[in-house]
Amino acid sequence: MYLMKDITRDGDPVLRQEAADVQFPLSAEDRKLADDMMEYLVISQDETENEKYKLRPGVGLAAPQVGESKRMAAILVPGEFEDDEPLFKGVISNPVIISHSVQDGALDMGEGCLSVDEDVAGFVPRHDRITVRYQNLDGETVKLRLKDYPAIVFQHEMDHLHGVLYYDHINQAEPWAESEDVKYIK
Ligand SMILES: CC(C)(C)[C@H](NC(=O)Nc1cc(F)cc(F)c1)C(=O)N(CC(=O)NO)CC1CCCC1
Ligand SMILES: [Zn+2]
Repeated sequence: MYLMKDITRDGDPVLRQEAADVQFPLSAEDRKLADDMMEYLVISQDETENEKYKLRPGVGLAAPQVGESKRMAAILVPGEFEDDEPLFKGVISNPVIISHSVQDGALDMGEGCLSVDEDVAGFVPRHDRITVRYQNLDGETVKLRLKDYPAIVFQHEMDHLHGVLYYDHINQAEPWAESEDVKYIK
């Protein structure tokens, strides 16, 4: 299983590369990569387990963050309440945004990243609503419409596959400057 020591940190060139397409059917190696990334998220979101292994609770993890420059990311967006089903749980490959809202969305607290130890403050403007097409672990093409928090998570992880980090989007001059057509997400 992955521990924090296995997560690449800002400065490692792999985080700034354009990742390679995932080939289907999945190799045994890529299947293990997918399982290991999802396992990290599941364990990291369990109070006792994450304490035991000192893991930062993660909602998404992209392959470049474990040193693999491949277009694959695991996403586990918890439901509203403790016992709810997750809003999304899956490993996506070769994702593409095929359409999006004109309106932007940004988390009102800003963002962080498992690969960036120092939080960089400021709004991270993204699309508020997206239609994303990706391949699931069986190689089937899936089309998904997302909005608000899940849409932000997907865009954050998809950025990693293109060598983009969240603070690249922050207005350095005025990090917390509010603009008209941005929806600030709780
Ligand atoms: C960097 C960190 C602060 C750990 C961030 N977690 C987070 O924002 N909150 C969180 C964590 C949970 F486990 C469950 C939950 F509902 C909320 C995160 O996982 N990421 C993922 C990442 O770095 N992927 O590369 C950063 C998030 C910022 C916006 C979207 C992803
Ligand atoms: Zn990240």
